[in-house]
Amino acid sequence: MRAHEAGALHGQAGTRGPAWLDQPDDPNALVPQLWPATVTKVDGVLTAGGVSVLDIAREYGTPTYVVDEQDFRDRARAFREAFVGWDVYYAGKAFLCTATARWVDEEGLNLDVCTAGELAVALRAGVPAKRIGLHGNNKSRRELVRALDAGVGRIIVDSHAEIDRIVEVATELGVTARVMVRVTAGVEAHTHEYIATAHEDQKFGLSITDGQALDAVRRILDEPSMALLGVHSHIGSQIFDTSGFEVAARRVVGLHAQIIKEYGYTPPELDLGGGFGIAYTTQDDPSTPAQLAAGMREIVAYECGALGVAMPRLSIEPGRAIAGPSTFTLYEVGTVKPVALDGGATRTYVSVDGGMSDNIRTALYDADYSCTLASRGSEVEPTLTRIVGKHCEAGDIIVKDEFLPGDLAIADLVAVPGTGAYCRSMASNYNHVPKAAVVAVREGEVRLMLRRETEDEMLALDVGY
Ligand SMILES: Cc1ncc(COP(=O)(O)O)c(C=O)c1O
Ligand SMILES: N[C@@H](CCCC[NH3+])C(=O)O
Repeated sequence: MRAHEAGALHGQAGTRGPAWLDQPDDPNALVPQLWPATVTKVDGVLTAGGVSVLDIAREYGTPTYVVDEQDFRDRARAFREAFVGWDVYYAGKAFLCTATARWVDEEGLNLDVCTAGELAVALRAGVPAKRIGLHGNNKSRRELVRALDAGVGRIIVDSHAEIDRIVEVATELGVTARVMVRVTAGVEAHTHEYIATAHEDQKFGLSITDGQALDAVRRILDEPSMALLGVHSHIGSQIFDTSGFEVAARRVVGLHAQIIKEYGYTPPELDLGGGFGIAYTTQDDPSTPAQLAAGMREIVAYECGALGVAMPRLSIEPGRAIAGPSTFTLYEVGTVKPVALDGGATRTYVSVDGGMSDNIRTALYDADYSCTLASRGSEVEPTLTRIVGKHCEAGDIIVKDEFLPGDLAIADLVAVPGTGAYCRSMASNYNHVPKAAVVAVREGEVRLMLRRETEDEMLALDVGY
């Protein structure tokens, strides 16, 4: 368990926060492991890729997601290099636009998409269809037609109904569908219950335990319009305890060997999914790609050896670990409100110009984030602060607890790191708030990746009645 999961509160001078959150000696200082590689403070002002956040806010407004392109590319490359000989699929659901699709392609990664929309982005970015994998527990016929017509390299089958659908579409198109079977490895991954996917009682995959996975394999092997690449396991997301990956790897290698023994067919591939955790606060201590690779290699090699089968071609699908740490969200402060708590403590509520529409993770998963005053330095004593959004919802919290300078004021900029994954990609228009812009910074230049949505664009959907 990570320390902050204990969730205890403790008293500070006039404030109250979780036990794990220490009052920093210098609230202006950045905790390096929480920030993209090129982020630093220059005279108190946050800069990324050599660009000041003051310039970004002036030119692009707030809230804006700021992506450190070099950091993103370096993380992608680190996975490719650590998992040399394996295929690394970037899980586009973390954050996909044509720029990130192009970056991962240029860095030698493949791409995992899970809807026709994500597929459209990947194809528009020029990612070769052969290097795209299609996921999803309810792929529509239309999505399958698009994927098979485009010639995607693999489709990860999630149900028996989907096998029927693929057979129909592949037969009509006269193509062979290259498929993997998503299996439920029966692992209780240590993460939030909403993002654990390998225990039996959830919607993804076919169970190894009750034999459905093996039945699906049998059906696929009997189907002339399908080619079985292998089995696929993804145990969940934001996972630190590598034992979950190890147990899952053991079980899927076991199934792989069973397919060889029972059906006399050797699947050429095996996918162990993504889910590698990142640091959102000082309490998180993620493994490096090299550590993950070493552990996973060892376990797969050992299991294959023990079962007397050759190592298949292996693949993984990291999303968050590539996109998450590369990005921070820049907000402008609109109101500052001290709120008295029971027992005489106070908490300062700072409202910013975004919220759960650009980062739903705190509300959805009770996620923890950190932040910093980005537009200036301050010598004022830090105070326990909660960063909240502008939505009509008491749970519209972005950062539950952080020590920020006590003189934080209207028009200051604050930056929240670790927002590159599952923030813009899960953004909504709640309260008719337009979706925020995304910019890339690199070597002193800012490039717009996704422009800010406009009110007119939102209103264009409202065709009247
Ligand atoms: C099938 C599959 N692969 C890969 C991922 C990527 O997970 P993460 O972003 O945690 O690496 C997900 C999301 O959980 C997923 O569902
Ligand atoms: N969206 C989740 C993770 C689910 C990943 C997709 N299967 C998050 O923000 O942590």
